[in-house]
Amino acid sequence: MLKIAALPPPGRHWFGRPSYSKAAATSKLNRDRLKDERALSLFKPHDEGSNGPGFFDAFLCYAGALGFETAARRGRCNDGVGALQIPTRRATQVKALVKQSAEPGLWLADAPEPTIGINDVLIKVHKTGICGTDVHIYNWDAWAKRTIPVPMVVGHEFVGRVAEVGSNVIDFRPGDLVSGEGHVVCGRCRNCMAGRRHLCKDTQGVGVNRPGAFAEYVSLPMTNVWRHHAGVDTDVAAIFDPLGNAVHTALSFPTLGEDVLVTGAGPIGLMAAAVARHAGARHVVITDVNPHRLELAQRLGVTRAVDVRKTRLEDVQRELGMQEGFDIGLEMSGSPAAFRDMLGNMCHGGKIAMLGIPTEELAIDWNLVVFNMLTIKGVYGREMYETWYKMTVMVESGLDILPVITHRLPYTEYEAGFAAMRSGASGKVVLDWTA
Ligand SMILES: NC(=O)C1=CN([C@@H]2O[C@H](COP(=O)(O)OP(=O)(O)OC[C@H]3O[C@@H](n4cnc5c(N)ncnc54)[C@H](O)[C@@H]3O)[C@@H](O)[C@H]2O)C=CC1
Ligand SMILES: CC(=O)[C@H](N)C(=O)O
Ligand SMILES: [Zn+2]
Repeated sequence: MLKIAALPPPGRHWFGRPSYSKAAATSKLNRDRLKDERALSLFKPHDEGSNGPGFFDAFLCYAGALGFETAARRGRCNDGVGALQIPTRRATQVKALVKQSAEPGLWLADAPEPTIGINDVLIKVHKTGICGTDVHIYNWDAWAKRTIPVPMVVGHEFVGRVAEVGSNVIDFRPGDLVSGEGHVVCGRCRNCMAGRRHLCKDTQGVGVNRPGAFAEYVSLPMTNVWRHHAGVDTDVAAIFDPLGNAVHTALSFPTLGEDVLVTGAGPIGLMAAAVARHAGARHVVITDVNPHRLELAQRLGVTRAVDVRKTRLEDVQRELGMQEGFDIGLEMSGSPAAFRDMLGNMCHGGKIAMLGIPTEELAIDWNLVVFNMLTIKGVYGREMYETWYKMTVMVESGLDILPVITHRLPYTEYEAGFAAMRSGASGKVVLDWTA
């Protein structure tokens, strides 16, 4: 049995062991050996500048090595995935949607099959969702120009099955149905070290800063892989990433018995409204300026879907018998006008979670914030992995977001999918990569 000398000091990082063959790793004998080797690997210094775990992850790996396997086996041992890319498959080409040159458009091209390191998981992609972020990349707007390196395989919303795992991965098996957290965190900053990984200061985005999921295969660190529960609808599983944006925002403040205002009935606003309803809100009022999206909102069962070009929120409050304003605001449009509208319709002490990304600087009347004692919380991504847990159990307990998906297309028809997204006459667009 392995003897452990000492727990490594905080701030030191660790390096994984070299690869075993997959066949070897499957025998019990070798699995035990692998476990011991993994524990040993904790005591090797990590390469400078590579993507190692923080003290917290090292502790979990250490606990796993000692036999307290539960946390470690949940896939939190992230020792060096970014730095150590040991190819374990024969390099071939895969079909992928690529930002090939610095101009509007995306190109269906052959890209190198992703390689996996010892802590990575190779996933055969089955379905993907098109995100507003992908549309920004397609359009090659100012944000995309300053953010996306070219060439880049894009996309971050997906579901697929595990094809292959690195030799250090014991929590996932080929065939598992999985999605992936699109934020790959550093594991070393203050927040990562404290377990608050969604607050990482050095987050890398899948399909933004590193190769994405609009491809036949995608490779991710095992710490970014989420296994779905049996029976999940794969269309829903394909959009867990934006559902996670909605859940993270909608559950930022308790909604039970509260009146909730959602500004922006895009796919994420629609899902947030459904989540607020599922989590026990009294009234859920959603606003937009797009009749198609307001109609989708009605189908999802909101209390009122309001076209703010025609109806004032003050009048809606009166019709609903509300006395003092909305208790919770979920900003999902990025529109300055919508945000100002929200600020003017909150109750004293109201709480706002803001996901929408304004495209320009946005001036507000701060008197409303100060004298009405409002709380405004910025929201980015999903909490790792509380949001993923909450999504899973809410879907299991009847949260239905399927009406948000309006288009299902084979990946070869991606141009039609992006056109639908850009037209505004769509909810979520899902591309099928198995066709
Ligand atoms: N913070 C984060 O982690 C993330 C933020 N986002 C942002 O969240 C927002 C929502 O995402 P999606 O639903 O995909 O965006 P979307 O662009 O499809 O939806 C925004 C909706 O707001 C509506 N809108 C425009 N002006 C309005 C107004 N005055 N009042 C009410 N509604 C108005 C639009 O018609 C549209 O339906 C976007 O700003 C997006 O960039 C998206 C993903 C992650
Ligand atoms: C910004 C995005 O598009 C993405 N959904 C995320 O949560 O980071
Ligand atoms: Zn997205």
